[in-house]
Parts: sequence; C-alpha cells; structure tokens
Amino acid sequence: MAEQKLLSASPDGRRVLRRAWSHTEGHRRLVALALATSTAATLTTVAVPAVIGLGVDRLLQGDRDGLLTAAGALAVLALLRLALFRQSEILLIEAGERVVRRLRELAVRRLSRAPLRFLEAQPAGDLLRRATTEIADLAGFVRGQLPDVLNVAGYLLFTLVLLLSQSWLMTLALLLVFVPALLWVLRRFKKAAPPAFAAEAAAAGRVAATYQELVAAREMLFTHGGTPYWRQRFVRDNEARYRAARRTQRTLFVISLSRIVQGLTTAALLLVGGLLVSEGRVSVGVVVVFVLATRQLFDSATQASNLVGQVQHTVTGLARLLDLLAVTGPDAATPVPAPRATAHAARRTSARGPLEAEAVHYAYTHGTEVLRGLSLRVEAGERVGLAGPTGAGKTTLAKLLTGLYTPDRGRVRYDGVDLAELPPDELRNRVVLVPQRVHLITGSLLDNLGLVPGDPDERAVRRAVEHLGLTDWTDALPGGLHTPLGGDRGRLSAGELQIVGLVRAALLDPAVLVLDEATADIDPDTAARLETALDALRTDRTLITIAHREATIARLPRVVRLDRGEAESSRLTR
Ligand SMILES: Nc1ncnc2c1ncn2[C@@H]1O[C@H](COP(=O)(O)OP(=O)(O)OP(=O)(O)O)[C@@H](O)[C@H]1O
Repeated sequence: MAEQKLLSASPDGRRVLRRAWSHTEGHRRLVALALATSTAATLTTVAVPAVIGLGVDRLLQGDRDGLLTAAGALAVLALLRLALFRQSEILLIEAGERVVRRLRELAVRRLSRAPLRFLEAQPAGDLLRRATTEIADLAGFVRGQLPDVLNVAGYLLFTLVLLLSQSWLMTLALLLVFVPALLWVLRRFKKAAPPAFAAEAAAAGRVAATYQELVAAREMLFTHGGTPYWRQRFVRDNEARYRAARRTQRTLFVISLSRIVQGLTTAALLLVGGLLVSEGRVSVGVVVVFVLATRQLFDSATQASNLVGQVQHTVTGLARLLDLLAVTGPDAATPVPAPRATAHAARRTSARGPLEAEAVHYAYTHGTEVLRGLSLRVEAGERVGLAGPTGAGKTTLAKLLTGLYTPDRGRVRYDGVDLAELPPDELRNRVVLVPQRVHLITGSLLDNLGLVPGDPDERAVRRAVEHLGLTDWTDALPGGLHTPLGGDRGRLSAGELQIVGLVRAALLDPAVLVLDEATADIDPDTAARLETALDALRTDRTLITIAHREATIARLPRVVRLDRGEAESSRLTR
C-alpha cells in the first residue's frame, strides 16, 4: 500500500504559534499594529499604581502641585486607556478574523484537492470538525479571549519591570514567594493539560464521526434493524467524551490553586515593605505601588487561570487544524489554475487515445491487495465491459482508470501519458467516471447538471440535455431545469442520478467514459433514457462499463472479467 499520511488524533502541540505564523502573511502589518496598540493599552494600566504611589509620596511631603499633577495624570491615563483598549480590541479582532478566514479558505481548498484515498481513510466527522468547529472555536477565541490574553501577558511583564524599577528588594521578596508557587501550579497544569485537551478533542471527533455515520446509514438501520448496535456505539463514544471533559475540568482546577498564592504574597510584601520603610530604604509610596500592583498582578493571574484553559483548548484546535493543512498539502502559495484559464493551454495528449493499466497494484489496507498486478488496454473508441463477482475490485479499477486513485505500483496511461502527470483539467477532459451513486448538491437541477469545471451556463446545459435526448425528462420534472434538489428537497431515483452524471460527462466531453452501472433496479423508462443518452454520448468515444446486469454484459462486444484482482484473470470472453 502506498504511503498515505493520515491525520493524527493528538497532533504535535509544540510551536503551534510559530507554525501558524506562516499563515499570517499579507496581514502582518495589521497584526503588528494591533499588537502595538494592545501593548500601549496595557502600559496605561501598568502606569496607574506608579502614579498613585507618586501621588501618595507627594501628599506625605505636602507637595500640592505634585499631588495635582499625579491626579491629572491619572485622569489622562483613564481616558487614554479607554481609547486604546477599544482600538486595540478592534484591530486585534480584525487581524485575527482575517487570519482565521485565510485558514478556513486554505482548509477547504486543501480538502477539495486532497486525494480521494485520504478522504476515504479519515472518519468523516473528524474532518468536518477540524475544518468547521475547530476553526469556529478559533474565531470565537480571537473575538472573545485574545485581547484579554495579550493584556494579561503584557501586564505581567510590564508590572515586573515597574516593580524592579521601584525596589529590587521588595521585587525579590515578591518573586521568592510568588514565582515558585506559581511555577509549581503551572508545571502541574502543563503536564496534565495537553493530553487531557487532546483526548477531549479526539473524543469529540469520534462522537461527530459516529453521528455522521449514523445519519449516513439511516436507511440501513431502518431496514435491517441495526439500531441497538449504533445506540451502544454512540452511548460508548458519548460516555468517553464525557469522561474526557471531566478530565479537562480536573486539570483546570489545578490552575485555580494559584489563588492561594495571593494571600501568602501580600503578607510577605507588607512585612518586607514595613521593615524597609522603617529603615528609610523605601518610601510609603513604593509600598503602595507594590500592594496595588500586586493586587492587579493577582487579578491578572486569576484571569490568566481562567484563560489558560481556553488558550490550551484553542492551541489544541489550532494544532489539529495545522495537522490537517500539513497532511493535505504543501504550503503552496500557487493558486489552483482556473479551469477556463488553462482550457486552451497546450495539451499533452490527443482527443483520442488508448487507456492502459499496466501491472497495477492497489490495497486499501496494508497487506490486503484488491488489485494484484492487473493489466488492461482499451483502444480508442472501444466499448468494454468490466464484470466479476462482488468485491472483485471493479469499482477500484474504475477509480484507478479515471485517476481518482493512484496505483500503489504500476501505471495507468492515457495516450501514453501517466494520469498522475496530467494537469487536473486535462485529465477531466480525457477520462471521466460516472459513479454508481451520483452525488447531488443542494440547488436546482441546473446547478447539479452544470457541476463541472468551466461553469457552463444554462444554454450549454440545455444543449447537452438536448444532445442526450433528455429534454422530455427535464420537462417532466415539476420545475423543469429549475427543480430544487439535494438535501431534503427533491430526490432522484438511482437511474435518474446516473442521467445527471451522464449530462455532466457530456459537458466535459471526455475521450473515455467509465460508467459504474447502478446496481439498484431501474424502471424501464429510465433504463431506456439512459441507453439513449449513452448512445448519443459514445459516438466515437471509448466506453468502459462496469456491468452489474447480465443484459448489459450481453450487449457489450468485449467483456473483461475480474477475479480477485489478478492480472491473469482478465480475459476476453468473446
Ligand atoms: N474505501 C474503501 N476502504 C477499504 N476497503 C474498500 C474500500 N472500497 C472498497 N474496498 C474493498 O475493496 C474490495 C473491492 O471493492 P470494489 O468496490 O472495487 O469491488 P467491486 O468489484 O466493484 O464490487 P461491487 O460489484 O460489489 O461494487 C472489496 O473487498 C471492498 O470491501
């Protein structure tokens, strides 16, 4: 099995911010301005105890002018603080939202380009969570907590500088009590938090995956009564999620222990401060600065303790998102070429050519090969059927022949060129798969039919429908081409879904069409429409049909039978 990188349940949480920094490109000036304003706002808070301390000393010295100046400075600081905090919040949110928007776009772009093999190997709910919920959490954090995080961090740093400038002895006393106790609390938290938060995020991903599978399998559950199994599985996953959440709550409790440190530190400060004042080594104002600043320091530490959980949660989410971005593609700054822009670029292959699988091997799971060295050549314009027992690998081969999967070993070539080397738009103009179950998006029939590169307009879609002799079918639908489809709106039968696939194929006009015949029963009218559409489509193009019905096999001039994916088992039967 070819090496396929998969998402990690607990991705590397180290240097997350540094790794995320590369995604701030284009917004760095705004980020820098937001950080500078936030720093200035924090400085206006840090300066308050210093000015009050100064005012107290002036008061004790009977210096009325000094006292007035200090009071005036406090008023200016209060106004500045209001304006700067407001502005820094606006800038931070703007910068953060822009980065989040970029990450969201990148995640969707990378997922849309990710190999089918990767998408199929991931639990769908987990992918969904990373690309939506976790980005939404990040956006929520940017709006709600990021300004506070920066203020608290800035406050802790600047207050330390202020206190050092006032009295290094008292700062030493503060640090000797405060830092070891706080470090002990933080160390315990750091050890327990990342695994706890990662486990909670992984458990939430499993619940989402189970739920999504449950919704996808609803028909099977109702028909085969598989409900108890699903209920058990859901209850088990939900229980695991609950336990993981309890664990993170216990971890958060550790951080609240920091409050005990507050009482100890204030007592130590008063003791040391009192002694120093009595010895005349510091003024009363300095002790006031320390008491006020330390109170704010603790308020900040308490706020930090509330924020740490959110920060850890966001860091975990960001790590999972960066993991998704790293696994799904390079940090390619090169945009995907627009289909129209390259539509007329020089082509490497001609519009008619043979399609050839050469000794292809493919395994979904390590050690279990579905195709083992299978070779097949289909000439330009040929009509070939692929038949064989269920699970023989027909659909897998179809996906390899259309470039949706890359073989683990061997090659698939169109007109002599490896499909893996063809640009995506050229590949789609050469080989197209109409799958067993064509997917619909929420939109009109017209939107669904035109869901191919190049954005065909209504006239082009109508022309394709007419060319395939399907106008009576679209006219018979309640809203014609504008009939709403997808989601819980209009539904189409299995045969009609394949008709949609054939119109899409007609719009792409490929050299080779691979049709994975629907296994569900198709009513005679729809079957006749499909036949007519196929006849119109295949005038000179190659048609490979994965034939599930004997009637189809009987009609085809050449049938290749697959058996356990062995190359030697492919043979011409007539
Ligand atoms: N996405 C997947 N992940 C893992 N195994 C898969 C996947 N798709 C198919 N398989 C396995 O690969 C084998 C071949 O499947 P494939 O669908 O290609 O067979 P098939 O001949 O088309 O069968 P059918 O006629 O029932 O559609 C089967 O054993 C199937 O269980």
